[in-house]
Amino acid sequence: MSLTPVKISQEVLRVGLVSVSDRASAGVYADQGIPALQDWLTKALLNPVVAVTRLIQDDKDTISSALKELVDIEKCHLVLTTGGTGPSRRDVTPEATQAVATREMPGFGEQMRQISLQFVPTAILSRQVAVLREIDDHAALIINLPGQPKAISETLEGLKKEDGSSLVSGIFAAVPYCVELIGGPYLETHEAIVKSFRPKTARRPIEA
Ligand SMILES: Nc1ncnc2c1ncn2[C@@H]1O[C@H](COP(=O)(O)OP(=O)(O)OP(=O)(O)O)[C@@H](O)[C@H]1O
Ligand SMILES: Nc1nc2c(c(=O)[nH]1)N[C@H]1C(S)=C(S)[C@@H](COP(=O)(O)O)O[C@H]1N2
Repeated sequence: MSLTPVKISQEVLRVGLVSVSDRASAGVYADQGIPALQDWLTKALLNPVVAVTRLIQDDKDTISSALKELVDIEKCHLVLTTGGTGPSRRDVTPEATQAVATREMPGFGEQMRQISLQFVPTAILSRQVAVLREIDDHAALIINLPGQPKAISETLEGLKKEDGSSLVSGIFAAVPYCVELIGGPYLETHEAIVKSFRPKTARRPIEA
């Protein structure tokens, strides 16, 4: 049986981008989290992206409400948070994320800490998690990223050698297949930024 060729990259990704920062949300400094997330996704994805953004304070209920709204009402397939993953009292993003989770995806947190250790020894201070939120007719992957704006590309993209080949694989390599498995769009990436992986049986033929 031959698969029907599909036009690549036309399925729309609805993505929620949440910057969790007391100071950026209060206007003490300009938020760099959402722009960094948007820039990276624009660079990395071949699909059209619709982004729904939230800039909020480090408050557990506020974060959980934003996540629920982005998944249940805005129907995002993927939600990326940045900030509030450390050990300070006000860092509660992982707890707020777990509060809306139906299942945990521990591999993402493990891999992000491994990647980040290549950049900073304090990577082990990040308690970042990834979870699924599954409701009746929809599901989303929610991933916590650290608050340092540079941590966004570091963890999503990983670390490359001078010749451009991968030294440590970024976590986004596994995101397209995960999003597909939970019922979201078929995502494709620019291989020079991050090479996404899916088993051969799950790959779609490229249109000639
Ligand atoms: N949204 C942001 N925009 C710009 N820089 C940020 C942002 N969030 C964090 N940073 C920078 O990264 C550092 C670590 O992020 P973290 O999430 O721990 O913030 P924080 O120190 O708790 O402060 P705040 O919540 O007020 O941003 C911050 O101290 C700040 O220098
Ligand atoms: N890739 C990457 N990961 C990183 C960092 C970074 O600069 N780059 N900063 C670390 C630091 S200093 C802390 S305290 C933790 C938690 O950061 P957060 O509270 O901003 O989420 O993330 C860590 N992970």
